[in-house]
Amino acid sequence: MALKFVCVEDYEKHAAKVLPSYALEYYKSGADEEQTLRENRDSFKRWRLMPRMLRGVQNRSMNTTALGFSVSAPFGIAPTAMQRMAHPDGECATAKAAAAHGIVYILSTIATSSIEEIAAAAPNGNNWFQLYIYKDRQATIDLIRRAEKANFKALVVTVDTAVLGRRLVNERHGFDLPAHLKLGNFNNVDEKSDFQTQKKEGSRLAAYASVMFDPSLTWQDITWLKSITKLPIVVKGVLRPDDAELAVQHGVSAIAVSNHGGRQLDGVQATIDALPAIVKQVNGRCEIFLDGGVTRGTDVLKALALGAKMAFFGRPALWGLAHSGEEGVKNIIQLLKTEVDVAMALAGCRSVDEIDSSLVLRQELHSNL
Ligand SMILES: Cc1cc2nc3c(=O)[nH]c(=O)nc-3n(C[C@H](O)[C@H](O)[C@H](O)COP(=O)(O)O)c2cc1C
Ligand SMILES: CCCCCCC(=O)C(=O)O
Repeated sequence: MALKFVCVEDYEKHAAKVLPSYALEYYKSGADEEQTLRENRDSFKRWRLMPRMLRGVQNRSMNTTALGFSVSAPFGIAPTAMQRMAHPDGECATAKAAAAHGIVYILSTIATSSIEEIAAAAPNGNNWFQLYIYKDRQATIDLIRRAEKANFKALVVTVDTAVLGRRLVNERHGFDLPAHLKLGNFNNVDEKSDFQTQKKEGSRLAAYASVMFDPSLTWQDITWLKSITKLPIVVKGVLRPDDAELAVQHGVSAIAVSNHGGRQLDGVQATIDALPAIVKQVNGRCEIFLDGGVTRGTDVLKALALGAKMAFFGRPALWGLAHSGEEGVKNIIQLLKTEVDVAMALAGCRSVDEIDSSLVLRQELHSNL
């Protein structure tokens, strides 16, 4: 009898069997000892739910908005690089699945499909573009102009990647993009800066990042970005309330509380634990998103209860892609929608507005009762 896939972990286990080892290692890995990678998931379990009963939950809706755009669920797909290693249709399949479901899709700068291919594959999608700011500012501006022209609705600027975190397995085995794939957004880069021409030993990713990404970035660069585009700006990778304050002062539309899926600075807090202090500091002045370790409907419920407007997931979409491309990603989205719906019903919430902080309690408090 064919195995039924009933939760994200089932897709994850399947991906571990079917993906080539270079792709699985790249997708799965975290930095250094992978402490933060584990914590992202484990910490969700340390927040306990406090459901309300007898709330007449026969009619429920998880519709909400993100940056003012209507979405069919309070979750979306975080940017992950090089999706064609998981399936030949790569990012186009993921974007189509997100559009079919009416949720946000964020395209990585380091995608194996171009901005224009995404616009063609999912013209009605709520597509956002994740931006790495390059040392070459003209190359950065060109990416932004292409995203604007292709009707992308927001820029998600990643600020936690001054240098690439050390993913030890990629360094040991020498991660490389397979020869038949290219970085979709850089057809015209000069030879020196092309991904394929970086040194072959160790991880080519780290070599590419150190040649191309700009470690001299400061908050001034957010001011610069705001001066050259009208797209809403989301700053991705904030973990401290004082940085959240700076983000607000620099006029961002949203803050994504993220530790890059545990792939950058190992040992940082799980995102669900970093969230409450940032929500308190921001006090409604911009939207707050969270990613890292989201694999369950109850994770989404907890993130919203602690003040996130939206939760995002990265790896689960890759596991769906590895299973069956667009269909697999659609399955993952549907699974999470079902889980969020069940979690809302059982917690006594008819709409996302009814998800509040009284629904969650830290494990320590719970066990002291
Ligand atoms: C394989 C992989 C590639 C990623 N590539 C990018 C990227 O290109 N840009 C970026 O801002 N974040 C990138 N991220 C981080 C994700 O956007 C997100 O923060 C993280 O995956 C969330 O954790 P989760 O995978 O546990 O859901 C990547 C993550 C993974 C796992
Ligand atoms: C190609 C160099 C940088 C890789 C960026 C992708 C990414 O963010 C990741 O986590 O991997």
